[in-house]
Amino acid sequence: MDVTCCSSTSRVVTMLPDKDGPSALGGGVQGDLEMAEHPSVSLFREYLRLKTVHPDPDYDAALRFLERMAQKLELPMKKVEMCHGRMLAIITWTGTNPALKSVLLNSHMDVVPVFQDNWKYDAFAAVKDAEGNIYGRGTQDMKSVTIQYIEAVHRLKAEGKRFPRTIHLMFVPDEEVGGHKGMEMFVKHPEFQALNIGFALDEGLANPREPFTVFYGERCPWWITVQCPGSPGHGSRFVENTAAEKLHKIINSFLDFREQEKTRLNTSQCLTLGDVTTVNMTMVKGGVAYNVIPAEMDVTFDIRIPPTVNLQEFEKQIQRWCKEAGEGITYEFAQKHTNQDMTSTEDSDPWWKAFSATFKTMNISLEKEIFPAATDSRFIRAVGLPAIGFSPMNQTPILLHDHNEYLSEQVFLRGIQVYQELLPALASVPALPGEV
Ligand SMILES: CSCC[C@H](NC(C)=O)C(=O)O
Ligand SMILES: [Zn+2]
Ligand SMILES: [Zn+2]
Repeated sequence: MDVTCCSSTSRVVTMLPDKDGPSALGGGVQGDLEMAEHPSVSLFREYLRLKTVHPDPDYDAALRFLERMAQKLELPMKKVEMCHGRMLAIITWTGTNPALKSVLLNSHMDVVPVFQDNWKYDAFAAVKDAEGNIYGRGTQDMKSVTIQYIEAVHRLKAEGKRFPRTIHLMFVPDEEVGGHKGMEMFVKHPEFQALNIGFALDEGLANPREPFTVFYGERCPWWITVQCPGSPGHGSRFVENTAAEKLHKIINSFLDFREQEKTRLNTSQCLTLGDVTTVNMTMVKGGVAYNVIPAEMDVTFDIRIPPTVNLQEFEKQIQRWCKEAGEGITYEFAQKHTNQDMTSTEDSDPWWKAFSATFKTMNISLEKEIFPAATDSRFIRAVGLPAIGFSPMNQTPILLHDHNEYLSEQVFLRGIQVYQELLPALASVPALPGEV
């Protein structure tokens, strides 16, 4: 089946479960100690060893692994090629009433690069230490969640459970580089519409304390470069109207605002990072020689804006800063997300009611926050669907993108149990108004 998407051609391949294929959990031969470990942990460690790391992620290896998972689950897997080399996969567990809207369990296959010299162990060896902490890129972000989804579905199926709503497990590429050839493109694809999604789960963050954190919205990423032109001249003179003087004013305006927001966060008991605007100067460009005053200097900022901030007003503020800094200053965006939709966490919302009730029953407390960075949830919310960011990792330091990223095997295994309770609740949400 060929489907045209945007400017590229997307290929859709449906793979039926191979009953004769390997059905064991896999994980390969490991040491004596590891042979005794929980098979779900071995599977997690096996997935961590696949080098789906940027800038050249081995997506083929991940897709082969996921095909094996589909066989193990005895569920069909569909692959959709968004553009050359960028395939996503969907494993579907059809509900008893497929006309109802489905539940999406999303995870990304890619991981960010490592600075290996700063790691205790090989970041792709999935070493488990004596305390049961598993080290590796993707332990928190977000290969743990991928395996937890798979293992929870496996256990529910093994118990003979069926639920009214269909559950889709989706595995996407390129989240770590902005999602352009992954989720951003896929939400506009007819195959996405065909999934008939009603509610989505995607990644969250660890919580160093006992509660779990859930994210119902995200800050908008704005990546802006401000271009400051100026008069060139000899480096020995007091040339008027230089690019550097304008750059200086721009930097001061942006960083003064950064300071105000930092103070607002640090002096409030109730605000979290997701509730304030962060501004970070990430690049500066300009100059050709020690003694030549350049005709232009550029500065780049990574700005993250909470969904409660008026974006038009915020951009007007940027324009004022540019005007105040001098003549001819322009700016351009490399990233300017403007959708500020938040997912309902009202008790009257049937999805949230099912989600939160599960945690009440398990006696687990939740902390609701705005996600400080950007995930694929922003694309899902932008097409009008509710999405909650949730990675079941409590009592765990936040180490995504950091050196020595790790997750304890106990926390990982508890996360599977959480999904074993959560998925039945979500996939059994009673028919909503307008549903069959
Ligand atoms: C804006 S696209 C980049 C996405 C990346 N996400 C994470 C979770 O680090 C970020 O927020 O920088
Ligand atoms: Zn992630
Ligand atoms: Zn990440």
